[in-house]
Amino acid sequence: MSSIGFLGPKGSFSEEALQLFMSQQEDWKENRPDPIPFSTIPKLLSACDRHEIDYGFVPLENSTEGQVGATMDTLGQTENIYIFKEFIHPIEQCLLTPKPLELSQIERVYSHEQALGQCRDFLETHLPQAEQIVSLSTAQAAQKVSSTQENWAAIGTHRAAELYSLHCQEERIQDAMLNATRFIFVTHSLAEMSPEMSAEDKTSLLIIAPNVAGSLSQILLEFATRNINMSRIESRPSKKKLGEYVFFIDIDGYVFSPIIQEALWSLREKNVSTKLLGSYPKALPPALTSPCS
Ligand SMILES: O=C(O)C(=O)Cc1ccccc1
Repeated sequence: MSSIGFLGPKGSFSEEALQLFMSQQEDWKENRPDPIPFSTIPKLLSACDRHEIDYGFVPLENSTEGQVGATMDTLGQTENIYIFKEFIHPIEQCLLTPKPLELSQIERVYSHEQALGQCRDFLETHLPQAEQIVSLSTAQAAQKVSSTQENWAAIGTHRAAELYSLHCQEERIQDAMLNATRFIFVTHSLAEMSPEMSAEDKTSLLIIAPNVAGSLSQILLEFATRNINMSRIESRPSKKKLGEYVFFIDIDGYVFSPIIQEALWSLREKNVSTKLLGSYPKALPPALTSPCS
């Protein structure tokens, strides 16, 4: 049986999204991969890079809180990880407590940094007295809070409340009602990449722009002059030197299309280092049903 890593333990948003993603994969109707929980995203992606698991499923960005740095940095550092699908999942945050409490009684709130960020206004307004403590995942936060009778809370999924016998004190506490996370499905083999274009593909690239005047605009011109739409550009520190960055770029189109190949050749000729992160069908917009309703 094949295996797929997710940020655990059970009851995380990653697990919630993964279950939905797997149920929609026609190829897996008979034989689903075995979901394996990991405590951190770098551990998960490195295990996939070393072929210890077949696939990985990790959050990449959120509509409110932005990039998931751990995913982007590890994609940049691993050698054999390719994105071959993306999945957009709506996120509804719940405030979970070991027992019913007044909000003013809550002394600490545990959660993943993404979840704390997505609920920043709620926390400032309704829990100004509570200390915020970052956990490895929302489900790990729920586990922590369930092991105590203290006046502590976790922010996480509805399912975590059921799994860890917590009380769902407040629902939909995220600041933006339309709060969605883009997850990516990765593997360690380029061979998994579809040999054909789908109706609408995108290509993700990591680009190291030389630190000289105009270098980024020269790179972007290679796409613009060929009418290739760029749907996303993010930078991350190179981790080698202060002020040095790598760029994560998404462009519309399939990597083996002549026009994209031409742009990539042109970048190579200009000594711009590019790494292919994947070329895959664009995700459909998220389903309108919510896990909390
Ligand atoms: O901590 C989790 O539950 C995760 O899966 C990471 C995360 C946190 C918040 C929104 C989406 C993913």
